[in-house]
Amino acid sequence: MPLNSPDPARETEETQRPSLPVTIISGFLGSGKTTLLNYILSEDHGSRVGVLVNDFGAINIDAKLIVGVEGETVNLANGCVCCSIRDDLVAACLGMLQRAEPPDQLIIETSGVSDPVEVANTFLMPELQPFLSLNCIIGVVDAEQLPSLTDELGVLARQQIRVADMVVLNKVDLVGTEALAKVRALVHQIAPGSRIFETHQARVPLKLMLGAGLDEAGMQHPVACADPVDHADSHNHDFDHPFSTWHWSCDQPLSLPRLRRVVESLPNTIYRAKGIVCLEELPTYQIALQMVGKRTSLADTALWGSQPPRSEIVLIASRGGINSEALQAAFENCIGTGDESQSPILRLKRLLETSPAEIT
Ligand SMILES: Nc1nc2c(ncn2[C@@H]2O[C@H](COP(=O)(O)OP(=O)(O)OP(=O)(O)O)[C@@H](O)[C@H]2O)c(=O)[nH]1
Repeated sequence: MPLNSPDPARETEETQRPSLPVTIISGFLGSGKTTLLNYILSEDHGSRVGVLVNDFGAINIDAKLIVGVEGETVNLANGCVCCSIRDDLVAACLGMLQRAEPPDQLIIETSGVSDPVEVANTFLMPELQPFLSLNCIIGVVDAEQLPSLTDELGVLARQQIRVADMVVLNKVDLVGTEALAKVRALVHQIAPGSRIFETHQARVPLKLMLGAGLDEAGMQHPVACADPVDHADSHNHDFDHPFSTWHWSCDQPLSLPRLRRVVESLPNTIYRAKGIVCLEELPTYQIALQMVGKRTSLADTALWGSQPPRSEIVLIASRGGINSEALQAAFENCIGTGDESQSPILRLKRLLETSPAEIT
C-alpha cells in the first residue's frame, strides 16, 4: 500500500519521521498475551502506543478485552497475521502511520496460533524498512501449559518462543518450585540467549518491553538470522494450521450455571474458549469468559451501557475437533429461562430487587 499524502508539508514530515518501532507479542493460546498488552496499556510510560490485535476466530474477542485504547486499536480477525491476512497486517500498520497523530510504538498481539517468524519477516521486508522497524519479539509462555503441549501443538508453541528476544514465563502462580525449574530449563533450551522474565499476570519491566532498554539489554533479533528456507520447510502456510475455530453469538441473556456446565464439559479437543457474555444473573455487566485447557473463569469487565447486550463466544480446537451441531445445541441450551431453582445468584438477585414491603 503506497503512503500517498496529498499534502507536501505532511509528505516531507513523513519522509523525515524515523521508522515506527514494532513489537510483536507472540505465544500459545491462552498464555497471557492480552494480559500483557493490557498491562502495558494501563501503565503510565509516556509512550503513545498503537495496537494491532489478531484473533484467529471470526470474532475478535481480544480486541474487546483490551483496555483504554479507544481509537488506537486495529482489529484483525478471521485469519492469522502470519499467513492468510498478512497483507491486511501491512495495510493496518501503514494506516497507523497515516493518522493525524501516529503512535510512537506499535504493538502487535498475534493470535495464539500464529508463527512469529512470518510476522517478523514481514517487517524485515526492505520496502517497509523506512516506515516500520522490528523492535522486539516477546514470547509469552504459560508455565503450566508449555510442558504438556505435544505433537503439532508442541512444535508451534516452541516455535513461538524460539525466536523471542524476551520470554515472559507467565502464570508462575500455577506451578510449584520444581515444575517452575523444569519449565525454565525447557525455555532456556528452546530459546538459548533470550532473556526470561518469570511473571504473574504478565507484570514485566516495561522499559525493556517498550524498547527503551533493548540496546542496553544487548538483545538481538534471532529472527533476522533465521533461515527462511529452513523455516518454510518446517511450517506450511496458508490454511494449514492444526486448528479449527467455531463461534456463536446470541442476543438473549445466558444462564450462568448452564454456561458453566457447558464450558466445563467441552471435549478435550477444544483448547481455548473466550468470549464476552451477557448473563441473566448480572445483565448490566459484560462478563469475560475464559477457558484455557481445563481452567475456566468468568469476570465482569464493563457495563453494557447503551450497547445492546450480546454474547459472543469463540472456541479454538484441534483440526477436526469441532462438532458444530453439538456445540450449537449445547450453547443454545445456555439461554436463560428465568428459572431460579438452578441458579442461586439469580435467586439472590431477585431477593435483593424485591422491596422489603413485598417480602413481608
Ligand atoms: N493464574 C493465572 N492466570 C493468568 C495469568 N496471566 C493471565 N492469566 C489468565 O489466563 C487467561 C488467558 O489470558 P489471555 O491474556 O487472554 O491469554 P492470550 O494469550 O491473550 O490468549 P489467546 O489470545 O487466546 O491466545 C485469562 O483468564 C487470564 O486472566 C497468571 O499469571 N496466572
